[in-house]
Amino acid sequence: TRTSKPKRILAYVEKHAVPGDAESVVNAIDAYCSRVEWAMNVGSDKGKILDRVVSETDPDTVLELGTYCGYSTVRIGRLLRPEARLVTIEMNPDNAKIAKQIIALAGLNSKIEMLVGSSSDLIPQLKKKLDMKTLDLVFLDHWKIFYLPDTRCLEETGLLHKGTVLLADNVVCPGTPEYLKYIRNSSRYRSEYFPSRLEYLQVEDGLEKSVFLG
Ligand SMILES: O=C(NC/C=C/[C@H]1OC[C@H](O)[C@@H]1O)c1cc([N+](=O)[O-])cc(O)c1O
Ligand SMILES: [Mg+2]
Repeated sequence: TRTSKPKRILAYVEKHAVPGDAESVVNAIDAYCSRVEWAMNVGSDKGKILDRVVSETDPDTVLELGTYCGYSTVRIGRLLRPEARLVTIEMNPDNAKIAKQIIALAGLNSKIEMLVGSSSDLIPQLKKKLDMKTLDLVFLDHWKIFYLPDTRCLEETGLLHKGTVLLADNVVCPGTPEYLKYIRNSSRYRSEYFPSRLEYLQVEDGLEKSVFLG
């Protein structure tokens, strides 16, 4: 069958990355997407900000919304302690299949669990399904219109604790106006904007870090 962009990314990673070396998987995807074809990975500029927030938070439990090919899943997973857990939710089964292989190649299966389905369906199940007490870090990178409803759902299902960090990609491009308006005006969060560039391009974009205050 015809290839897809995620399949071409996987093929490049299989050829150029070192199995078990998560860093080489990240670098291979960046090399492919900067030289051959653009893809909506968070990329290396915003990725360095993501790295810093993950390291400073040093989370035991992480939720990622929007796996795509698993670039940020691997980028986050490579920084987690062995006993930490990352759950990533992807609604597109074809992308999930590719991401699973990329995560396995990075040697991160023991820390990462992928759920295939819609975030609004799966978030309410997280508490019992994965015995998730609460989340230390949430990385929002799925459909931009879902950032706000999913954040409200995380609040209502008791998955956030005092100090939980929400990190949102693309708050400038493609933009998440409703989410930004809510989170920046809510007394329940302390937010900070990290300016950067859209992946592999010279367009302005950035990450919004919001700490839940309980
Ligand atoms: O739509 C974006 N992300 C959401 C993708 C959502 C779904 O599309 C494919 C995958 O199944 C995922 O669940 C996006 C778009 C751009 N962009 O420049 O268009 C840049 C980014 O970093 C993005 O995360
Ligand atoms: Mg993104």
